[in-house]
Amino acid sequence: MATFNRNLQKLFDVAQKPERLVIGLMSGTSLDGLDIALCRFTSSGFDTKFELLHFTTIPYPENFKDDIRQVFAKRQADMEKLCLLNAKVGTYHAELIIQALDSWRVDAASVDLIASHGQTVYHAPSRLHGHLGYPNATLQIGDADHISIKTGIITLSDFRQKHIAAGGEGAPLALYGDVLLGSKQGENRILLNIGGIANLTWLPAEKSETVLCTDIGPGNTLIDAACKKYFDKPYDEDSRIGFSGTVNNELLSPLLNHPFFNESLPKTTGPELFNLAYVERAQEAAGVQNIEPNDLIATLSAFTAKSIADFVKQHCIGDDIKLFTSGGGARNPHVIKQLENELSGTSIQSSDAIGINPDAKEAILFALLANEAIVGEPLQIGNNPTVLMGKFSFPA
Ligand SMILES: Nc1ncnc2c1ncn2[C@@H]1O[C@H](COP(=O)(O)OP(=O)(O)OP(=O)(O)O)[C@@H](O)[C@H]1O
Ligand SMILES: CC(=O)N[C@H]1[C@@H]2OC[C@@H](O2)[C@@H](O)[C@@H]1O[C@H](C)C(=O)O
Repeated sequence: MATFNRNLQKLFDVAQKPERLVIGLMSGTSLDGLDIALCRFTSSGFDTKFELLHFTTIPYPENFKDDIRQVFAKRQADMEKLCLLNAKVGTYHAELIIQALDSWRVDAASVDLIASHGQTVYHAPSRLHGHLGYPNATLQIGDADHISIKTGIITLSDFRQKHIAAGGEGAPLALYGDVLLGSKQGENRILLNIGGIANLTWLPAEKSETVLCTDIGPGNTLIDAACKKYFDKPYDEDSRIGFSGTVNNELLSPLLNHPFFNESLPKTTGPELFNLAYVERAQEAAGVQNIEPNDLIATLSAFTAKSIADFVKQHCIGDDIKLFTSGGGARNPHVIKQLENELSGTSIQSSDAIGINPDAKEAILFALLANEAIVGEPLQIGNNPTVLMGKFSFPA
């Protein structure tokens, strides 16, 4: 009888189990920390059932954030630093997983798979990079071999490359999780994630209508960057600064005036476009270089809310729309209040209301993608890439 390599045998066994324990990891554009979600899955595709067993966000120490910032979203960076960070992020994430498992008193041997997003350091859809002859591209670092060796758990990673290879921009992958876990026949739903970048999935009530999933523009990234620059704070906690300022409409106008907002859907973006240089150009165009920092934060929060609201009004057409928020930006009351003002006919609540922990949503997504990669079939959703994603790293 033919024998398998023991890792392939393990994978084969995991695929045949009635339920799987999968750790999903996400470390997004906000560089706030590593989200770790331990999920239990049964079945796959539209039959998927999932339960979030444990979740934590382990904040990154400042020196680790500063290290990543040396290459993050930079067109020019130190190649040695990038190379070292690829290994460093992988080993550090492994340590954080082991720490989380210890704190939950969960034995690593009981975990079937890890799904690691890695740290995005550069996102370059061809619309943004503009180099003829070069495809869409994106780069996530934190090599998963370090994770599988250190934890002893089979690890899937680098999910975005297959999406690009099959014609996508490598994001938003939320599409697949939102359709499987968030859609409800007969209900018009929007799943809005406000992370560093804001994205949403429009799930129309009727299955025959087109599902849409796209990045919208900045979520927290500009608010965070301005908080760091002017207040030496990582973010505008509970909107204390935003509420103390006044929205400057002269500045809001050029902020909203970028071709990205009119480009065809789906589209993706990142801090490569939406950064403080973008804000400074808008300040110059509006002649408000000397705006008070708290007014700037208020205006950047309005920018986030208005760009989301404008998108919803234009693209999500239906009755009794229910919008469910997730991501750290859902904790920014200034942004949410302005969104409620702009979208007065839409019910807005946390994704908790549909059984999805709003802080864990993206980590759950990657766990779900790993479950799909093992036992699912490629999902056809409109013209989106019909692929299973993730590369395999085996322990020794
Ligand atoms: N209490 C709060 N008040 C205001 N803003 C908050 C609060 N808590 C979190 N945030 C915002 O949420 C951000 C973190 O969001 P999140 O963890 O969803 O981002 P991310 O996963 O890095 O982003 P992305 O989805 O773009 O990859 C913080 O940087 C901050 O801007
Ligand atoms: C390249 C990249 O890391 N993109 C992230 C980022 O954070 C939010 C938005 O921009 C989204 O497109 C994506 O992440 C989520 C998890 C996604 O792919 O759905």
